Amino acid sequence: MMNKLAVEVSGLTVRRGRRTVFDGLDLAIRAGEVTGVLGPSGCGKTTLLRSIVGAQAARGGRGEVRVLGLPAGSRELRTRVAYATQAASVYDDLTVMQNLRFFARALGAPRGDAERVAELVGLRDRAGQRVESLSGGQRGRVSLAAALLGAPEVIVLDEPTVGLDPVLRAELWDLFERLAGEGAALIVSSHVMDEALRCDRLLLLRDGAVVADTTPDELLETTGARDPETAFLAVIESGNRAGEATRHRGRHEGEGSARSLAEGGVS
Ligand SMILES: Nc1ncnc2c1ncn2[C@@H]1O[C@H](COP(=O)(O)OP(=O)(O)OP(=O)(O)O)[C@@H](O)[C@H]1O
Repeated sequence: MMNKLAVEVSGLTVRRGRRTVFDGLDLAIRAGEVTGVLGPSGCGKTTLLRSIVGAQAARGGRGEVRVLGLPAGSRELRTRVAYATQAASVYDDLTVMQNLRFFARALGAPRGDAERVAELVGLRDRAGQRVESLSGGQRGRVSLAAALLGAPEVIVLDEPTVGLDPVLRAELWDLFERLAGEGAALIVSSHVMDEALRCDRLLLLRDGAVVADTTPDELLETTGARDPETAFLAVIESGNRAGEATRHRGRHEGEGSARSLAEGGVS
């Protein structure tokens, strides 16, 4: 049986500044899976994650985002949806454990939960260290640990593996898989295309549109590419060709070609 839907986005239109980031975006994300949100810099990954957690003001926006059957940002979702942003949102002048205990109390998480999540992200041996003296990668893991407090059902992580070495990255992906196996919806953005292979489902975004809603196997198979980075470029190339006829009504004038995108890194 298909897992139940954790997130349903329909007709979402979001403006940020003078730019229309999404213009009628539709997508669905299931529970019990790791969904990767991938795409080049500026394609709207963070805006999508913010919309899911209810942090994106719908100024001039339309459409609907429902999370666990409720409107995104609903009060009832506060403890059921977790979000770790790109910038570590923890207190520099507190230790790892003081931070985690603080957030655990604020969330009403059970006793011992701070220790549990510190262990999960491999920071038990740093428990007494002040956050200001941690490396960037360790700091990010404190944020991640805080997001895992209280067993949320939807876990939204914006580039959680940035700045981590390959061993730690692999460990975190193991953790994401485990949490999804326990039934959570993991929504993970990344610009590292290799990480696509660790996801159950992939949403490839470009210019605020989903250019592929697929699985890693399907992506490689349909494009005939050997690695996800090449596959992603192939998807964009075919999108460009399909888009030639409709280009005149495109809303992003002067947008980059697939090549300039590649040079900028599929990041
Ligand atoms: N506060 C803002 N005002 C105006 N435009 C914004 C604002 N924040 C984001 N944008 C624009 O919205 C678009 C989507 O941004 P978003 O942060 O969602 O992209 P992203 O895919 O997460 O990028 P990255 O991988 O670089 O973090 C970008 O073109 C960006 O320039």
